Amino acid sequence: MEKHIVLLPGDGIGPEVTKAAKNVLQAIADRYHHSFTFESHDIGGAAIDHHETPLPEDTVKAAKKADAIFLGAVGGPKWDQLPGHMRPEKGLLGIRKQLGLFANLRPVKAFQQLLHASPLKQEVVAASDLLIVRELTGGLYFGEPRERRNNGKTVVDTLAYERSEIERIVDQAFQSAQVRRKHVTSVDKANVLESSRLWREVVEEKKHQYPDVTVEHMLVDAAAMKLVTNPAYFDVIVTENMFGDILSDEASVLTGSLGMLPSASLNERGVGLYEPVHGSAPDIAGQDKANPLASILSVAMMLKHSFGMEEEAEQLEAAVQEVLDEGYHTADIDLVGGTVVSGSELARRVVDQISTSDTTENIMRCYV
Ligand SMILES: NC(=O)c1ccc[n+]([C@@H]2O[C@H](COP(=O)([O-])OP(=O)(O)OC[C@H]3O[C@@H](n4cnc5c(N)ncnc54)[C@H](O)[C@@H]3O)[C@@H](O)[C@H]2O)c1
Ligand SMILES: CC(C)[C@H](C(=O)O)[C@@H](O)C(=O)O
Ligand SMILES: [Mg+2]
Repeated sequence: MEKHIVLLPGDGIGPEVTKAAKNVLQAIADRYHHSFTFESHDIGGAAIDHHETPLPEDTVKAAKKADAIFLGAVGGPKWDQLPGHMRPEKGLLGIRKQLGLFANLRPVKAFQQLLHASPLKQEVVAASDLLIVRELTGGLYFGEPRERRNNGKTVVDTLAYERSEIERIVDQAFQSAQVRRKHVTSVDKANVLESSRLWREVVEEKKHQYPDVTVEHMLVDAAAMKLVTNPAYFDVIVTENMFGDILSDEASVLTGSLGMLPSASLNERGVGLYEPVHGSAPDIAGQDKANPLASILSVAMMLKHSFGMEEEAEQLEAAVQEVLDEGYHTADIDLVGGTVVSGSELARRVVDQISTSDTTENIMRCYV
């Protein structure tokens, strides 16, 4: 199969983890006789430095033509003082909006080898296997007006949703649940927010189309607590943009590190942008310490969701499993024992594993 992939490395550790993702994609192409071509474009701070905008038109054009997009991370202290519309993060928000990437899938499942790496009790972590379906192109992130008034003494952000925007993300959640354990928890703040009350109404209506799936509503504050006390309770969580952002970083604690959490952002045509959930990690950028596994597992999601390459995705996940089983990990993983290696070495080991392993046995993970 021939596939064209646009790479958006971005800032901080973004280029480091993008390199890992590309090397892994190339290893998959070599092993399975696919032809993957790559094209890199600027986004975020790198784009501000080179083109004076966080999202150059060329980047959007290339992304629109790609079979899939991989994004590293954007942002960093260098650009923190810029006005809102010129910040690196605006590039990421802009590409999500322009490509209509409304469905952000963030699977959370700990690898056996890393159960001790979480500060949570091993038995709490072991049974967890959940998917956060985060709405990505609406809510507080995009609502208008957003401005300072009254000589800067008043500020307004707006949480706005069209009913149709809620309907499509709720449909996505039900459909994701149908191929998992068939339970949806819709997370909102309906005791306070009008937008959450409409969200609940939509979920109540939609549930009749999915009689095989059970559904419940949970307030976001209680959900945040339950996520770390009883994560096994959850199958699919569906929630609005900002709640999903916060809950997913919290959920990463189950996996041992934010550096383990992959994501896929899909639009109505099924085009996908794949990115680790973490940011540009300025504190470790340029030191080859970044954990590449969130990015590598995002590649597995790309293979599955954008290219329909189930076997290749499983092979890749098995390679990650194998490298972890051999005890290798980066320094963000807090484990007694094992061997701490650099980000590039960990990625190289995954690549070697893909190239040399001759079995897909023991594949136990499935990101949907
Ligand atoms: N998708 C994105 O591009 C994205 C996501 C989140 C934050 N950001 C941006 O990143 C910048 C830094 O934000 P932050 O520090 O709050 O969040 P962050 O996710 O960059 O880092 C939080 C902590 O996790 C660690 N970490 C993150 N990814 C890691 C990895 N792969 N390996 C090892 N350790 C890792 C960092 O070292 C840091 O201690 C900000 O400018 C923010 O806007 C971008
Ligand atoms: C960088 C920021 C705009 C982004 C978000 O909030 O969506 C990030 O935190 C994420 O989770 O992808
Ligand atoms: Mg985030």
